[in-house]
Amino acid sequence: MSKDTDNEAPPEEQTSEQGGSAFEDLGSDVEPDISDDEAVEADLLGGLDIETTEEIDIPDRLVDQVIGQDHARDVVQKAAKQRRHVMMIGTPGTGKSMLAKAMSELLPKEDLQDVLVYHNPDDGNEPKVRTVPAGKGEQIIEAHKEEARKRNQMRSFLMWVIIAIVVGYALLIATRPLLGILAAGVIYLAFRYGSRGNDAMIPNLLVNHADQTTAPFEDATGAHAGALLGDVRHDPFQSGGMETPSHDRVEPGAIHKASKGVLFVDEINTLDIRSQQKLMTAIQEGEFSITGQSERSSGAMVQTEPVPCDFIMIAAGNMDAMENMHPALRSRIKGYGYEVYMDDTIDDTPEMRRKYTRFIAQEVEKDGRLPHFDEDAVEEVILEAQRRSGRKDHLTLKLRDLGGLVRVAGDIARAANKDQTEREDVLQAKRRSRSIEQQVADDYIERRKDYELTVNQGEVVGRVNGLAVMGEDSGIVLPVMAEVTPSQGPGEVIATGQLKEMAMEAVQNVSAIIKKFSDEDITERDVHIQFVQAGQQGVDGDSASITVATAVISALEDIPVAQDLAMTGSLSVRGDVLPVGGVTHKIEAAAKAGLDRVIIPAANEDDVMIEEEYEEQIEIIPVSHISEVLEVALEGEAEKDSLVDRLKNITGSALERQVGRSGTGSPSPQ
Ligand SMILES: Nc1ncnc2c1ncn2[C@@H]1O[C@H](COP(=O)(O)OP(=O)(O)OP(=O)(O)O)[C@@H](O)[C@H]1O
Repeated sequence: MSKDTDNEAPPEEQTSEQGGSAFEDLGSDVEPDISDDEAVEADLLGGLDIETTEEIDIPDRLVDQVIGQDHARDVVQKAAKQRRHVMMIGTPGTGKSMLAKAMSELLPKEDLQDVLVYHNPDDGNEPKVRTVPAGKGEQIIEAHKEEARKRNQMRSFLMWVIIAIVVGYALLIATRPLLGILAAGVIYLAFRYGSRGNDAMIPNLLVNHADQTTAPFEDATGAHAGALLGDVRHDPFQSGGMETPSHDRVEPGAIHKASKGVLFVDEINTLDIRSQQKLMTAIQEGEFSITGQSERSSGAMVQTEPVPCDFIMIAAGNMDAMENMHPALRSRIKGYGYEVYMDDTIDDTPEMRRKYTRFIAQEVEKDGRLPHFDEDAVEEVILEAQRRSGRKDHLTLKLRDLGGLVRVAGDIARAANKDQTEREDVLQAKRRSRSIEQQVADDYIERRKDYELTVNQGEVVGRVNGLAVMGEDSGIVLPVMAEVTPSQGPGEVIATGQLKEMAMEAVQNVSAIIKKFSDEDITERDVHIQFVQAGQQGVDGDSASITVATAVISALEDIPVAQDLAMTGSLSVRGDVLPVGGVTHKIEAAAKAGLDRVIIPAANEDDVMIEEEYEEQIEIIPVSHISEVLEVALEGEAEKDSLVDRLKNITGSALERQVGRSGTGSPSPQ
């Protein structure tokens, strides 16, 4: 363990550098032949020689099952030792809650305590709180129950003796009404207090850690105040001997159940501000009294003595969560803990591929019903991991989604009574497990076809087939149209189609280029730009800026644009075409819409990982400068050539720089 935390490189990485021992965690039977480096490099399983994933050993500790996220893993191991809080920010499904659970396994279980709540004879509304070592709580309750049972037996015995004497005496001196009433009173009292007796005063075992095999892990994501901080139930019979004593109505919160363990709160910003404030107090004090959360309930009268809540908090979420969380809580975590950003992708190395193979084995074992994957099926999943990363030589770390694919493929194989999951099952699963966005995007493409809205041939002035991403994993063709009209006052750029802030900025940048190059005096013209049928989601990002520029230039110069072409790319104010996100999905969308060619930024060339079926269908044209875009997109040779020359001259220095750098744009993808 010390090796894990003291060294930068995690254990698996260290062993890999020493040679074949990197495979130890994958089981001794599956040692690959790593003498041939090239073969290992080319192999999708990283050199593993297995028939099915069943041959792969899965590490016992959850922390060793985590794929990638080396930094977060290191932090979790360190934080577990030092008892520090951790904030994990990143995309859903990359292993945040898995790491939080893994951390609870690393904490000592010897420190665990049970918490008991007792009736307070001096003040019924302030129950007493006592802690005992884990497992002792149950014994204490048992002892109390046993004592109460004995007392009850004795009391019942005495009660029946008294009843017998009184009834006997009453019968003896016969029909005296006063004695009859007395006998009835004694019987009533005996039943009323005799049977309940001290049962009600048995302590309440609030937190029971008797059966914990590890330190506790409590997921308080989306918890309301009572579930998070504890509550006191309402008592409908608040007096008259029918009431439940207050200590028995106390309920623990996740903060109490997580004491000496891990409290995990995803989407921390969705907790209301008062709960966040109270959470902060709990962190500071290490104990927190329980009171009724509803002001109108009798529980609100009750407040226990402080209950221990000495937990480690793992707060998780995306960037928004961090920005919107209570500043004091954030600074508390920052000051007394670690902040980690989760990776979305990881380098595609043979070692990682072997770990992804193990990931499949892990998911199959976790599910418990799926047939293991054969070699071809594993290859197909790893190919999909490459594709989903959206980056050359990377694998996606959105492993919950990839796990979903594994489960659907396994289910398909199981439904067909197969012993192993095969490549065909994975391919079928890929077709079936389309995200909502993919389904909407496909539906959108179909509808556009119905109405013949997708123009994929011929030439049109001021119309360009742009490309956009919906959600994370689906592209759509989004045409942009431009029109230039005489202006009544100073010329304006008017854009419609629910543009969001970044897209609006992109339009402004494009107009800077147009102003610079155009002979026309556009200060006296209005430029109208329409994102046709942008839909509910609107347009964000600036990846449509080369599309906008082309549409406007075409409209301004009255030169038609080829419609068998789609394009995506961001544009600098000097005309450089800069990289964008989601190129693979965008190209696939263009192919699905029946387009023949697609322009992409040269800097994105390596990120393209389109499905084989589309490779034949579409020509990919990488570009680095707007002049290259126009050269490809515009029709009408003479006008086009003079225009492109003009543009090259004006932004020539930028172009030379680009060519000198062999076509890479800005380092930061948009
Ligand atoms: N890095 C990883 N290594 C191995 N398995 C992973 C990893 N990330 C995710 N998984 C798989 O996906 C499942 C869900 O991941 P997890 O709940 O930890 O994601 P998360 O980041 O907490 O997402 P969310 O924020 O939506 O809760 C895990 O139970 C595990 O099966």
